[in-house]
Amino acid sequence: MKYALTGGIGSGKSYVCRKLKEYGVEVFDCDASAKRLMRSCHKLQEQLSEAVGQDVFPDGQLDKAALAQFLLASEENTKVINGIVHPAVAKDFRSSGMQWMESAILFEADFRHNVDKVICVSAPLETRVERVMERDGISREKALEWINRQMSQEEKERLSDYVIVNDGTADLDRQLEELLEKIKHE
Ligand SMILES: CC(C)(COP(=O)(O)OP(=O)(O)OC[C@H]1O[C@@H](n2cnc3c(N)ncnc32)[C@H](O)[C@@H]1O)[C@@H](O)C(=O)NCCC(=O)NCCS
Ligand SMILES: Nc1ncnc2c1ncn2[C@@H]1O[C@H](COP(=O)(O)OP(=O)(O)OP(=O)(O)O)[C@@H](O)[C@H]1O
Repeated sequence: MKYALTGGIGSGKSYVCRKLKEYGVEVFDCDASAKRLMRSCHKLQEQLSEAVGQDVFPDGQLDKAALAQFLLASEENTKVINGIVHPAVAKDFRSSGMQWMESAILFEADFRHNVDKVICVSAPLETRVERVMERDGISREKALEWINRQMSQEEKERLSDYVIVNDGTADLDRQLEELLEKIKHE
């Protein structure tokens, strides 16, 4: 069986992944894979430069701010970048042979069919905004821009098989132990 952890930006997926590691569960990180591939794959670099403009790889290095600016400028732009990057990430996951993946945009990226079960990590909107502002040193407006570029948390929860509440007060260890116990019997 293969599993995906999803949830919007700031819900705490990476935090939950670190906890899962304590339980012996290793999770493939789609964000990290996308960055690795954009650094190393010449074909991806060419496609991105063509779509965004040469300034996305000044002197061969990915300019994250330039890519983020292009991505957030319109939904059409997000689709263009996703269409270039996501098939490569999906391939990378399949060839990793790993059982778990973490992706903020599992449904948007059409990654759902790569796994059997989906676990959504959720937190209240305000908590997510504050976490992202603090973690990334960005404004409330910028944090909300990212949130608005993703499917709503309610929709993600509806499409998932399990929900983990990571609001800072609910007991995460208990939820993860229960989840791991449940999926053992699936
Ligand atoms: C724009 C980039 C360079 C910003 O990098 P940075 O290190 O500042 O942020 P990071 O990668 O940690 O992303 C933070 C969060 O933004 C959100 N996000 C990233 N890409 C996307 C996207 N295409 N659509 C919606 N949300 C996204 C996710 O919640 C993600 O976890 C980077 O996010 C990126 O390359 N995105 C495009 C590739 C992609 O779609 N990655 C997502 C996993 S496949
Ligand atoms: N239960 C928690 N208690 C304390 N801090 C938390 C908790 N959950 C998340 N955080 C913190 O909130 C921030 C955002 O969490 P994290 O990076 O795990 O989110 P994410 O869902 O992986 O976001 P992204 O979509 O950007 O990858 C991090 O700095 C993290 O350490």
